[in-house]
Amino acid sequence: MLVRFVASSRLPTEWGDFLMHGFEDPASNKEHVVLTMGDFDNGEPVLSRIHSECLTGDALFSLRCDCGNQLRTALQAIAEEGRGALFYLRQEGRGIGLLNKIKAYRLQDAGADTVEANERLGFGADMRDYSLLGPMFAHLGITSVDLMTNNPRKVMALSDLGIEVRQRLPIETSSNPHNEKYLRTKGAKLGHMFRAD
Ligand SMILES: Nc1nc2c(ncn2[C@@H]2O[C@H](COP(=O)(O)OP(=O)(O)OP(=O)(O)O)[C@@H](O)[C@H]2O)c(=O)[nH]1
Ligand SMILES: [Zn+2]
Repeated sequence: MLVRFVASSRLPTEWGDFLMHGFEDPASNKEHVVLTMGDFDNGEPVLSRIHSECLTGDALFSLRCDCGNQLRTALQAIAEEGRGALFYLRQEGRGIGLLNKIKAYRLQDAGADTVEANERLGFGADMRDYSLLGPMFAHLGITSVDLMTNNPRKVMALSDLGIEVRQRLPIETSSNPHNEKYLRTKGAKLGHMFRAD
């Protein structure tokens, strides 16, 4: 069964007023949200961010990753533009879930990198599936985007869904002593691009 739209409401934030659209995903039993600002009727590319849930970084102020910063940066950029969409996908831990991410962090505390830790737990390096986005884009009437990401897999996934990515906009990453290795591994093993190209 496909992802299905359920309801929308206003969501005021410190950067401005968004609309929040809720979707249910019967295949995974997850609930996803999209925050939008502005009108998409004219078909112009929509400034967009596909954000994967990170409870520790988005809500608990963790310095182990850069997710919280990227979330804030993306919402601020959309508000400044007055038009855009932030897809908040419940793909915690690159799709392995929160408790498995804690197990992966424990292995990283003992020296593994983020990819090795996933593999030792019997998972692929990145278990995310972006096909759920198709019905969400269709519901919102978005066919073309300027995508804020450093992850080439997201660009490919949208192209596969028939969404035009007019340009990839690199998204700020904030390095600190706790996430340096994590950022290095993303560049070396997961293909993340940390400069515009
Ligand atoms: N399994 C696992 N997941 C992690 C780890 N650190 C962060 N995550 C998850 O990774 C996801 C974010 O993915 P990232 O690789 O940081 O970035 P991205 O979304 O692929 O790419 P950008 O669009 O450039 O941010 C979130 O779901 C986090 O919960 C880790 O050490 N292990
Ligand atoms: Zn994170």
